Amino acid sequence: MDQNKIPQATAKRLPLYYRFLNNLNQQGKKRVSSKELSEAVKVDSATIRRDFSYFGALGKKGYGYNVEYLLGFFRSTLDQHEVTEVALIGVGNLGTAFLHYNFMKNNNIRITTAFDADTEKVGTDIGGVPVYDIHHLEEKLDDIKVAILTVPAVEAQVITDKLVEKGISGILNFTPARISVPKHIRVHHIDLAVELQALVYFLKHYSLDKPE
Ligand SMILES: NC(=O)c1ccc[n+]([C@@H]2O[C@H](COP(=O)([O-])OP(=O)(O)OC[C@H]3O[C@@H](n4cnc5c(N)ncnc54)[C@H](O)[C@@H]3O)[C@@H](O)[C@H]2O)c1
Repeated sequence: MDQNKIPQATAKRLPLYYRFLNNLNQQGKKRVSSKELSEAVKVDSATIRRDFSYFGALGKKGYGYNVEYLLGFFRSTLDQHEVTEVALIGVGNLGTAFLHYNFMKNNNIRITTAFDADTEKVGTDIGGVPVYDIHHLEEKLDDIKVAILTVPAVEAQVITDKLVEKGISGILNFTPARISVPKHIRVHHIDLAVELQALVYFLKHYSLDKPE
């Protein structure tokens, strides 16, 4: 199907569905109801039914969805057949934790190259990933199209400009800096302070019902 027709909000939930269905498949489960899915991924079942209708998976009442069919669809939609290589810029507290985290366990995304400005870190290998000098970004980035930014905020824009020049397509920005990029480049911004603030606000103002 034409992936451009899937709404962005639906597309964002696909990795969530994928991870859960992959676990079910590994347990040998053949079918899953939208209620089960809803409880596991914390998305309401009406939204799940609407999401799934975009890719032609129409669950029958009382029968559920075919796990294998959905997984096959997600694999091709999320490019799970091929490994996506990612570069990480800034091997500090946060960057080091990401290098040690094995993204491949759940999906085919792998950090293959890291960069830092600190000569103590350059030339080392962290979690199996080589750390290169940021001054060698141009040569070492190769064809990598996705970068994670974990440098100090003041460095974020300069590095972003270099990544853009080198042809990056997407940046996952963990710095608090609001970086500017040309329109064709996608930036996803993860601000833990904002997320935490939102959680505390929701806890205060939108309390969830306790089970009986
Ligand atoms: N640590 C956290 O829990 C956390 C949480 C949320 C957001 N952040 C943000 O993530 C970013 C990184 O945080 P951290 O705690 O890992 O910081 P850190 O100081 O431990 O690490 C920053 C790393 O970037 C490197 N660096 C500095 N200038 C560089 C350059 N020009 N090119 C390449 N590398 C360069 C440093 O040598 C260092 O290794 C910050 O912007 C921070 O605000 C951190």
